[in-house]
Amino acid sequence: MILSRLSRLLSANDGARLTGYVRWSLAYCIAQGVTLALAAPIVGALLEGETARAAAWLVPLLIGTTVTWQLQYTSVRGGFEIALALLDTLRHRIGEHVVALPLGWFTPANVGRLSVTLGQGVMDILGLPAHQLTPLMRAVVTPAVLIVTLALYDGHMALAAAIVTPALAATYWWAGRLGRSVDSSAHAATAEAGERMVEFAQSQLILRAFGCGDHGHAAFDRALVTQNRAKRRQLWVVLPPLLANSWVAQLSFLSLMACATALALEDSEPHRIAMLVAMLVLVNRIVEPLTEVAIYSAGIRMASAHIDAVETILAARALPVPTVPAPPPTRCDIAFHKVSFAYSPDLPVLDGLDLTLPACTTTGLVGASGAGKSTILRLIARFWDPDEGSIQIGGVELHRLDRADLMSLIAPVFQETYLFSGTLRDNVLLGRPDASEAELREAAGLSRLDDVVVRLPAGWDSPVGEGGTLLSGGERQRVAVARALLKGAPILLFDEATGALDPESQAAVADGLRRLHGRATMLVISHQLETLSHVDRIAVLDRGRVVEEGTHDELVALGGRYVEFRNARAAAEGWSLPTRREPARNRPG
Ligand SMILES: Nc1ncnc2c1ncn2[C@@H]1O[C@H](COP(=O)(O)OP(=O)(O)OP(=O)(O)O)[C@@H](O)[C@H]1O
Repeated sequence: MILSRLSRLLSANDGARLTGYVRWSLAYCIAQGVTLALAAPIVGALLEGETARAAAWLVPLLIGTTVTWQLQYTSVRGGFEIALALLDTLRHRIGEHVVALPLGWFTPANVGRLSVTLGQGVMDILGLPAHQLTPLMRAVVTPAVLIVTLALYDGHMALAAAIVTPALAATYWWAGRLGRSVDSSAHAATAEAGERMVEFAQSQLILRAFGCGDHGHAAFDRALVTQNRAKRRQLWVVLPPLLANSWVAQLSFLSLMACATALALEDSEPHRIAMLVAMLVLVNRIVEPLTEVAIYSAGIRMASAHIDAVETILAARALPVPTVPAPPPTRCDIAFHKVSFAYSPDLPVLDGLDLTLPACTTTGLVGASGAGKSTILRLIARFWDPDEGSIQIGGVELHRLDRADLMSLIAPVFQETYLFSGTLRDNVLLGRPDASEAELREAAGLSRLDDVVVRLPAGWDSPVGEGGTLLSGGERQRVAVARALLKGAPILLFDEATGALDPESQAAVADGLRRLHGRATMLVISHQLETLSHVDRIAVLDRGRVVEEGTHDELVALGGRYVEFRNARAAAEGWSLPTRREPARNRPG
């Protein structure tokens, strides 16, 4: 049930507080029912002209009201405390779980769902104890207590009141069933619309450059239309059970009035009539809360759908963490032993790969596009675990290392450079916040970021913009390289880290990296083979395996895949676009 699901989201301590809150709420609802029931003898006594008796009943009414207030305060306070605990726990639990998930989990659909869950979802869930559960309990328990009280006065009246209970339960069940069927599609449509909106915003440059302005937003449009439809359906579908709930409540009023009239016709003695009128006062307090059941149940159903989403996120399998992590390795050689890996079972990327990167050497990795070079780099950073085989740093399996220890060993530069909104200095210092000014300048010199710093009016304090949009692609790459170098990690991983630089800057950065030779284990992925001519070893990747290994000269002498690859690159680089007068050179076909 909803309470046990809420309890599972909380810590053991807060789970016990939830049980306490529910008990206090129940006590409050019962106390309210009993206190309201005290109105009947007072009204009865007044109608019979027995004011002294009526006044005597005021004392228990006063006590009941005070107790109800106190219990209401305790229960509302308990509900808010649980809501605050949920606010704390949910975002932390989701956040901590998500950072441990493999990178493959971060599909646009999952990211969209995560954003809805962390925003609206968490607020709806904590709204349960803060605003929804107590009123729902009150709408059910208080009338139940009043029906029991009615039974003490008159069995017929109690029966007439209780008769609507199955109908009410049926409308509650009906509303839940209908609602659940539309809620999941509304949630999916909202996540999809969010995803398409981000895609639309990020792809503006491409859409406009290719003149897709008008129909480029078709996917976004469709997602919005689907979301609107789903939301409209969500509103319409719950309407009939809401109306049915209200009708059932009205019906109960009618049946109670009819029952009271029939009883009065049977026996019109003044004392009896006074009692019936007094009971009708209670009847009103039974019917009113019943009409609210469907309203609160809709809120609870929506929160329950968000709990589904939280449970799905928390059920995603995180990368296993060692219970007792191995001590960080003292050497930094990297060894892949018979490693196989696939993003999806039908598309293997690495197939029994063996590769060793000796400590403090530089290895170049080449291979056709899609051969799996970046995948090797990501496996070293443990974005995923291999399906088979082992990857070790200094003889220690990656999965036995504490995540923070592993991250302190490596400094990666990925193909997609992301900069955080802030200044150049902030972005480079991310590599090592406590770096000195001299170390910052050294990293800038090696990555040729110093050229950029000199050129920009505010120098190191120049803003880079959201995602680094105020810098050119080449400038962003220099920041990323400087950031990695500043970290001073013993393993440096470069994935096309200078691909956006002009040849002169590329050569300068390659020269800078050469100066680090012997100080770190480096893996350099590059399609510009000339940047690899001075590395210690080159590994050629083909069909998920290393097919050739050696120095540049050894591989050239071998005349195998490396040479084929180099010739293909050279041929591609020799292409030229045809001018009006001159036909294309070296064009395929
Ligand atoms: N996150 C992912 N999910 C599914 N498949 C992926 C993912 N990343 C890469 N792939 C696929 O895995 C294969 C290897 O990709 P990888 O990026 O490692 O190649 P690469 O050799 O680095 O290519 P390039 O030189 O073009 O950067 C490709 O077929 C690619 O489509």
